[in-house]
Amino acid sequence: MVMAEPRRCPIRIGFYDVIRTIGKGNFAVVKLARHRITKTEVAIKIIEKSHLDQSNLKKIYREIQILKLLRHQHIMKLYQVMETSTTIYLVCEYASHGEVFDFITQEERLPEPKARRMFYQVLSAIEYCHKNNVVHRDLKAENLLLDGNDNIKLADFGFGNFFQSGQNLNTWCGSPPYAAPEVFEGKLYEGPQLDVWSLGIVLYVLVCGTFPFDGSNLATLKERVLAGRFRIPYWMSGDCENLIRRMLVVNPKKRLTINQIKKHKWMQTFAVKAEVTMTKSDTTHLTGGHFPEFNEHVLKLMQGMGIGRSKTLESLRKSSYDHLYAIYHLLVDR
Ligand SMILES: CC1(C)C(=O)N([C@H]2C=Cc3c(O)cccc32)c2nc(Nc3ccccc3)ncc21
Repeated sequence: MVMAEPRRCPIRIGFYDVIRTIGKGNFAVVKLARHRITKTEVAIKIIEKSHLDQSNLKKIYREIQILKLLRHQHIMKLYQVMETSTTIYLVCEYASHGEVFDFITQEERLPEPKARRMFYQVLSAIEYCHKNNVVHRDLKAENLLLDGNDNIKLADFGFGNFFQSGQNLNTWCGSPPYAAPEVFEGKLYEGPQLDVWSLGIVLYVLVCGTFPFDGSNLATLKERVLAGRFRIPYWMSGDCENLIRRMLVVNPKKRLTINQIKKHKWMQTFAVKAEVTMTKSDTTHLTGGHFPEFNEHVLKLMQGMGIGRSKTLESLRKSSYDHLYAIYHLLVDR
């Protein structure tokens, strides 16, 4: 039997050379890949449509719609969408330091200043979502990723949805240790308070390394969540305890709002403000007082590669998420 030739040409998806698999979900595989022209690393979520029923397919298209709407330094960026009759490819930024969850299990728990920096980044991402009428509904340490500078990248809007204040949602979402009492009770809820409860769980997990509510089975967990009682370790600061207690309130109407959390004493330190980073693409380059719509330097670079300026501008203006759109934004963010 002739030995198979070692694969000479790497597996390619569009202009991307696949490097390795970094994650497997129930209907998606995520691959680390590198753009052949810009050499930038990306994470490509590959979804086989044939494995999905109608409702899950709808969730994927809703996730894409949400990712196209949101542009924030602590929310996972979408660069390109490719679709064939069988498969959808979502080209996203690659968070090279992985899950916060793994980070915490390695460190056991975070000192409060470190937890504050991360929590503030998650908070600014969620505040931005709510301002765009989007609720995440699946906030958990596993969905908080870290880039190469340990900055938060909020991922996985699979349970995300649009909300109108006053209009209620009631789908069961998220994972049990992070789920709010009103979700366990199957009550109608308004989106934002649901994310605030999960933020309270996330803050507790960052500082303690364990869950406030746990249980060997769902019934015990539900009982404890509805009772709203949890232990505070002796070494937690009074301010941190106070903030957590005012987020993990059983009655959603009595829970702190995002704005009140931002103003809470525990959140007020100078270091926190300095920490919220602005990525390059967010700071427009001042040129003679007017703010150019697009980055002139990158447009020139692309022209140098033989990519027509008018074609690029058309793709950017239409937010087409095609190859030209991806090359521009990959170069801007590099
Ligand atoms: C496209 C996107 C957003 C995505 O879907 N995933 C998957 C894949 C693994 C995984 C997870 O373990 C937790 C959440 C999301 C995911 C991504 N993972 C990363 N980095 C990473 C790096 C080392 C370990 C885990 C994640 N960057 C971007 C993404």
